[in-house]
Amino acid sequence: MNSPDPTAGQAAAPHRSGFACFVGRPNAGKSTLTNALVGTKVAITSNRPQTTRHSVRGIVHRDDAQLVLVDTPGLHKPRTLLGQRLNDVVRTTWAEVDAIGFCLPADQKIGPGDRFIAKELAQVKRTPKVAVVTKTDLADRETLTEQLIAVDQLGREAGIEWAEIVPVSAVSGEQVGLVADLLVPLLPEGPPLYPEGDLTDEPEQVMIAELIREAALEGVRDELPHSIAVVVEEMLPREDRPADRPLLDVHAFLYIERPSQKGIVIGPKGQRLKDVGTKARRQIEALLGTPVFLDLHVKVAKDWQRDPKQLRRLGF
Ligand SMILES: Nc1nc2c(ncn2[C@@H]2O[C@H](COP(=O)(O)OP(=O)(O)OP(=O)(O)O)[C@@H](O)[C@H]2O)c(=O)[nH]1
Repeated sequence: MNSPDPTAGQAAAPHRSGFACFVGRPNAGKSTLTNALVGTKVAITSNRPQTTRHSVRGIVHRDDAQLVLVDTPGLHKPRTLLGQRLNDVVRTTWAEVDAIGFCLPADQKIGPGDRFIAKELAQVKRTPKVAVVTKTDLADRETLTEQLIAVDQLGREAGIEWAEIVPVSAVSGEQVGLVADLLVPLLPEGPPLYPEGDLTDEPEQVMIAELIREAALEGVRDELPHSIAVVVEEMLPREDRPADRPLLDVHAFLYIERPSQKGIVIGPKGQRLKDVGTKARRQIEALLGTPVFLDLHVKVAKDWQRDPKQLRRLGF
């Protein structure tokens, strides 16, 4: 492969395909980086931690490779059964993927949360790990340099040999392509796993439920940190509509833990729930490209975070 003509070398490069996931503490920028790589909004982002509950996949299609990104929930110290189950999902994902990107924000010092994840990561020996220093647009040169050194040091302390350390800004787009370039060689040789044009295989219902949950949490996160779950029960095209004016009926339940939380979610005279519905509906319409009637009901699922039966019903 020592051809003097670089294009000849490229043409001979084998096609690669496989899976990678981004890990990191809540708010580290995993979802935003996934979106930037895939080039469309597939995962739900917010400026508050732990919004990503489901493994949302984004697919990067290139001529030489197909990179399937699995976006896992943030690993955290389990306090409830839900927390425990989420951590199990994360560990299983780590062992199954071909590469892991550990996201560490450039503008925040490495803390106990990062060390906790690093320690856990070190135990997944087989999977190559790339340290991704995110949000570089928020750090000056000096801070960034210090962070790169600290990340190198973190690897040594935890017993991880970084395959690469790469700084990136998903917001400015700087080095986003390089992140893909560094992940691709870690994938096995093989044909594309998904048809070209597929961006995600997340079922639409799960994405819609996440959009509703995000809208419902807006502004009340401090009062209802992890107490809201959304299940889309049914999605049906409205009958008797002219072909050029379709309408999709979406019926969803918003579960809370305690009756006392009902008032917070619904708001005075139901105004809050109405606003949540309007906001979520607009986003669902944008996602599906069709007008939507959103029928949203609030239900109490007592202590659902601790009850295995409820958890299964809600898809965990
Ligand atoms: N300035 C800047 N902000 C970023 C960048 N990447 C992410 N953010 C912001 O950081 C916040 C968290 O980003 P997410 O992508 O939701 O983080 P996450 O790691 O997926 O978070 P969880 O879902 O809670 O685990 C959001 O407000 C993003 O807009 C970046 O490159 N630059």
